[in-house]
Amino acid sequence: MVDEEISQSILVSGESGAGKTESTKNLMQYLAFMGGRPSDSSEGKRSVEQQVLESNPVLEAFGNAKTVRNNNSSRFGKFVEIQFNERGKISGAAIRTYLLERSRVCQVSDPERNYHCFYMLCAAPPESEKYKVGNPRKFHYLNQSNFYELNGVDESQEYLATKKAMDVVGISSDEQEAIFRVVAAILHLGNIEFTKGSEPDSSQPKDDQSRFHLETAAELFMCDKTALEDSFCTRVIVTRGESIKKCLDPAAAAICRDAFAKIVYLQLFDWLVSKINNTIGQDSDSKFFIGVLDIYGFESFKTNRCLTGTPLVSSFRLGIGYFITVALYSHLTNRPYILCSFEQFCINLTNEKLQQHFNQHVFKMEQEEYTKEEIDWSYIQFEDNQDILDLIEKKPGGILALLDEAWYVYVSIYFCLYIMFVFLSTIIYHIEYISYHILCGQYTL
Ligand SMILES: Nc1ncnc2c1ncn2[C@@H]1O[C@H](COP(=O)(O)OP(=O)(O)OP(=O)(O)O)[C@@H](O)[C@H]1O
Repeated sequence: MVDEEISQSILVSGESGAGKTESTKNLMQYLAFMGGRPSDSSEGKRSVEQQVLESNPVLEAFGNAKTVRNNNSSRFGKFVEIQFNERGKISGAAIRTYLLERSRVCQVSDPERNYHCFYMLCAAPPESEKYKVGNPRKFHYLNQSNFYELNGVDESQEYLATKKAMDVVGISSDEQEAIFRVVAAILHLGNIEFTKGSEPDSSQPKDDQSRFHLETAAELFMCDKTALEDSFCTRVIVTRGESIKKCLDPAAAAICRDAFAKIVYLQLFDWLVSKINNTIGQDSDSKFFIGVLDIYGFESFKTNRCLTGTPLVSSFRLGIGYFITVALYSHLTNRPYILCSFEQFCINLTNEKLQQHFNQHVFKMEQEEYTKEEIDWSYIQFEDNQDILDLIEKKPGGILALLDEAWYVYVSIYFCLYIMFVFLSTIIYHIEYISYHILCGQYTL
């Protein structure tokens, strides 16, 4: 990089649990050793590279979870850009994260777990008592799976380690308190159940337990309880000049609650990343950088099983479409898959695309160049995955295009039914209207 004055990037790719995150940490330690400067211990300030390394436990607490393959699986993509000055010394860094798997906040399949931070907080008195959490088995967002403890991991110690790492990356104790308040509030949100309200198609908290969790969540979010309840049980439609409040039935209110929990968690995670970036500091004058991309790993299993559990695929349309997708993908690649979510399917697709990029640059283009220059070269055999990408992505005919088409068909059928309904109700209304007037003697046949 210094000799050629060109920035470089390293892509760390592989199956889930293969060791990408651990390798990334080793890589960064190496870069810190090569390009680091001694920290300014007189001021107690930590160097950029130390801060980047020490931000890992924070990101892992909020972005990692136990999966079938890995007890500490990263559920987000991470690109760390380490910036260097012209002398090859580290001058700044930036961490960018991609697509945190937010469905996990509300939906966990056995034997996986939700994000580590939830279990840490439950095991951390006195905070657990203060925030009215404690036994993870009591919370809907955690008890959908029977897996609570990780072998050899003391969650209360992990909680302390995460707080210590937060200190290092410049998150104040007030901010730490606010972060864990939000984490606890999300757990309470999950326990709010809804039942039919007094008006038709309306909803309200089911019982005293649900009202308790609603009140606690509002207290922790520091917001008005009624406003929070309204945000789940009603929908505001804004038209020109006025806004209309529409009630939601219990099922729709539960979907609203989950959507709220997911978006709050995502905002919290993004806030953490931006806070870490602010503390580390970027160097706008840096000459070049080395980027390290730690992508989420693909999953490949012996037995194929398809759980259409996420809200996206729980609809009939995508449920069927998704099942066909998995079956075809598995058949074509001759790799049996367990895909527990639509998100994991997208992760696998991303990995296939990266593999194709690698094939393209390392095998295809390089070997074409050798052939063109007539260099004596023994051809390297490699497995081209273009057919897999075509199967999924090709337009028209690819699986994603078929899913889109299915969606249009679904919307069109829905629209036609709606028009027919409006048409029929208008006719019925007119028949009733005319009959009424005939009966009243205002019309003669
Ligand atoms: N170099 C290593 N030294 C020690 N342990 C390792 C090493 N590489 C991997 N491991 C072990 O394997 C586990 C999984 O590794 P890691 O989290 O890096 O996988 P990953 O490829 O990033 O997985 P995912 O894609 O699911 O995030 C680690 O928790 C650790 O126990």
